[in-house]
Amino acid sequence: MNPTVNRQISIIGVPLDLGADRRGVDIGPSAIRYAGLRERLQRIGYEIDDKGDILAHRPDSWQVEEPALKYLDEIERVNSELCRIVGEELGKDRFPLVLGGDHSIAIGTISGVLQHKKKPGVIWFDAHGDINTMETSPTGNIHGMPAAVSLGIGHERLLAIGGSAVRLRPENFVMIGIRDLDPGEKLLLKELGIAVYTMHEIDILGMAKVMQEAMSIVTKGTDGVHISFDMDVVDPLHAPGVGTPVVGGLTYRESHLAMELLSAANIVTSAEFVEVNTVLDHQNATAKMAVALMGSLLGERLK
Ligand SMILES: NC(=[NH2+])NCCC[C@H](N)C(=O)O
Ligand SMILES: [Mn+2]
Ligand SMILES: [Mn+2]
Repeated sequence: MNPTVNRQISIIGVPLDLGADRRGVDIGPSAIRYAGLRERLQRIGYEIDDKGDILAHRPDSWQVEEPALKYLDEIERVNSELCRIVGEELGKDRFPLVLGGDHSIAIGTISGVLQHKKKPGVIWFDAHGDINTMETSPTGNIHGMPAAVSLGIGHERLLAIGGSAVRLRPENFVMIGIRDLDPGEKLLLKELGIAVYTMHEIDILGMAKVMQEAMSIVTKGTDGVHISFDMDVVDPLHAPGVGTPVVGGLTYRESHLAMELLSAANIVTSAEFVEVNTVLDHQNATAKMAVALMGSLLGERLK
């Protein structure tokens, strides 16, 4: 293990599925723990504090009051709590490792990061852009909006989480593995000038080169790097247990290579792995894949 990497990890489970508006990712944190996360990280040499789960209250019926911004109340509450805990753990100089849950939890994780870091960089691994607003979203599902919120664009109640006026800077934000963008997302990404490495760029440049460029973007003038990893960035062949699978994703080795290069660069200060859907999974394969990726990100070596 790289000796300068923070040896203390705080695991935070967020079994929230309201942002995806379908069941299954609520069991994600359990599935990831069951796949041997703690033992795996201890073997690398980390001291682990598992903070347990931030529980979400399920509505009595899945009847939606605000169809353009589904389950806003509860998603706001859970993310505020997550923000507080991530901020607290970073304040203790620990590494927050957040387990989803749907990707709306990135709103809480990143606003928590922003309690401590003024200029963090973020690498967003995803098949999707998750940069919709309630105006551009085709679904009203908040898990399609967290990147926009983190950059300061979206509903005022989501923007108010963490009470921080500090936002991510688009010039330190990178997306990798993208292959399914809604029309409004394409416009906004262009407008903000965000570096987007779609599968096309990965095919042409290769993952090593993509990571080299991405890492230079997220370290330029920043005081930390957060990894937001949506398991649907990986090809459904290796990660079938996700709610919104898209063919043509990262191979097993491309995903691991990205994590290994991040580990070698020793720049990552927090991470989240989201969208493991156990109902759709095959024998917990996607949770196992998530744990293996966390191992590579946090210092496991092939030799
Ligand atoms: N975190 C995710 N899996 N997001 C999928 C988003 C899909 C679609 N773009 C939407 O806004 O609804
Ligand atoms: Mn996705
Ligand atoms: Mn996502």
